Amino acid sequence: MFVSTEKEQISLPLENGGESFKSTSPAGSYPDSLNGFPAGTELCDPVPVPALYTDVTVVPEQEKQELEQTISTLEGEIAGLRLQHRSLDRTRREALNKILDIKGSIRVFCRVRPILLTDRRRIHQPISTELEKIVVRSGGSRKEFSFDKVFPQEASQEDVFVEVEPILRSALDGHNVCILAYGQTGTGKTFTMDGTNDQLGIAPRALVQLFHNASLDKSSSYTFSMSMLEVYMGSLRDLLAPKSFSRAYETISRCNLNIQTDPKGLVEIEGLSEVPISDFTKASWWYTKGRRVRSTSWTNVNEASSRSHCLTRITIFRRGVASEAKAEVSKLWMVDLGGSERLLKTGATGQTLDEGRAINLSLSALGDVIAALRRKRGHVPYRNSKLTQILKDSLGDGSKILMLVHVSPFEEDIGETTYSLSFAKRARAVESTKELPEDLKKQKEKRIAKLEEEMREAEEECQKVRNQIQKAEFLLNENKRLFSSTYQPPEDEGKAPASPKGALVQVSRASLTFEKTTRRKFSNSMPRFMNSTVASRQRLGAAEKEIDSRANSSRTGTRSSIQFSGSQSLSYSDLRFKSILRSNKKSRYGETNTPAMESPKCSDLDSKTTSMPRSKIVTSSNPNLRVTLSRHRRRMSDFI
Ligand SMILES: Nc1ncnc2c1ncn2[C@@H]1O[C@H](COP(=O)(O)OP(=O)(O)OP(=O)(O)O)[C@@H](O)[C@H]1O
Repeated sequence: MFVSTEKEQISLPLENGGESFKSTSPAGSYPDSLNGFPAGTELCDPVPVPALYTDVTVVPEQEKQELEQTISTLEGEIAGLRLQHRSLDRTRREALNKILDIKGSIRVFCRVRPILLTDRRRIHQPISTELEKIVVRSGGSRKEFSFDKVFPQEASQEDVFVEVEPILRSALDGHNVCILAYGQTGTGKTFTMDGTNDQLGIAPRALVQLFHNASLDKSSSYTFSMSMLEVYMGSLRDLLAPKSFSRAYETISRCNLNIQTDPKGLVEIEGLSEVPISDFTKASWWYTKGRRVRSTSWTNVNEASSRSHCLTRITIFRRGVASEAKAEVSKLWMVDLGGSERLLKTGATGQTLDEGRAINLSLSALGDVIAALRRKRGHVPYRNSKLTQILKDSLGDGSKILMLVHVSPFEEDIGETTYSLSFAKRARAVESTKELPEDLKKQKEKRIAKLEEEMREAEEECQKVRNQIQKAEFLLNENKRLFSSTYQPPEDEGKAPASPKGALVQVSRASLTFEKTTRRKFSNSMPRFMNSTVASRQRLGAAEKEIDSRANSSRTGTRSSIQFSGSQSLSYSDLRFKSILRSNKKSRYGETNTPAMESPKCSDLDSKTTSMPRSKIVTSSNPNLRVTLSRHRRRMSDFI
């Protein structure tokens, strides 16, 4: 059997009666060599060629121009959609910011630790909670404290995170954010911030959320970096310093980092390691590493007490899509503060006593700063501790502060509980909703509800526009692929390029499948240029049939190859052929329509792949032994 190379028609005799298929190709549309077969080549088998017409009448130049036009239209539409997305996103950000401002830029939550199975204490519980209130009863006295939110003993990590999440959005939106876990030793600060492998805390969830939200934002690009440090006895220790380096210069690199403030008031810590984190896995690895280095020691109250403040900083660089756009930088601080208990209670002496004193001094300085910010006082005493100096640019104007106060459920801790609650009350004293008259409170709630509705609507619109952008990008890529494969064939390929029509069939087919899958979802939000015309529908229908017939005949036929019109032969094992079959079943969009999957979801949080810090290490059962045995106890991480 021969493939005719006659100018007027391509005649393909078939086994079944020698029916031939004619093409109306004009002379010389495609040179013979492009058929993939030299004129007169005899094919191995008598091949029942599928019912394919080769329309080579179209002038390639015209097709090329059409394609170029489509590409440029799509590029224009994408740019327009991006602008629209940015404006909607701005509306959402403004609404969120207003909500947080009305609620108060300093928010205080309270969490009561549950009674654990390992606790062998009296079960009488002096604490009762309501949604925003906690009541402490002791020896006939009753004290009531109001907070923005109170989490009872049974509250889950998820319950806590839901309330924290809006403030994280605010960090991505460009605000500096500080989340502080405060409370007596053993009340669950580390549990809330880090959690365990199966109950992840705020920090790992926040990392997941940041990457997830960043992947959804099509109007900006984000990069993240992480630093971790510890404020221990008034010194700063870099928790992510490279080990070889820190061994040689330990005292310099890890313990005496300098805090600098630039003329704009931005704080920088000289020499502090800052590692880029491109995804959740990397972030989680670094976070785990930093936590292991943290100082821990033993006290009477909690075997694994943290005797320092542990600060994690995520720096967020946000850039608009325009190349000239300058990066906006914001910081998210997550701080696990040292235990706030008063020193007599811990039975501490020697170095442990000094550690406790240092912690108390800095906590008290932090309380002063927050109280001054609350009262909007001119002078804010940042300089009174290293902790407040570090956090200076994230505690001031435009920043959001969230303090989570942790309390024990036990009667014997009532003194510490009252102390912690009083500290927290001072932090939120001035703007407390409780102190507002009832009608003002209602007005405030109404305003918040309205803004929340605005934010929700803007978010929904953003989602629609994101989907449109995705669709348009898909079409753009397909058209570009078609363009380059047709008009810019790779030099080393040595084979004839696929005919534009043939390639168009593939693109159209994929686009069609794509359109089908997405039309149902987004029928109301399709941009005009995506609506198919009668002609395009006909063309796509024909293309679809053509591909189906190829695929069908490939499944039922005995041939070892398919003759593609006017272009080339594809064997069944040929990857290009397989890809056509695949495109018949599944749209490529279906594969790319899940950007969120790139980063783990909250539901995946419990997965074993998430490695969390190991338990802190207990070195001695006697608090004073610690001083005599090892003045500067090294943590296990130092030996790993
Ligand atoms: N909400 C909770 N649910 C279950 N277990 C909890 C909860 N809160 C705390 N725990 C457990 O209580 C113990 C002490 O908690 P954690 O170490 O977090 O306290 P801490 O306040 O960080 O103490 P320190 O100041 O000494 O670091 C841990 O075993 C922790 O797993």
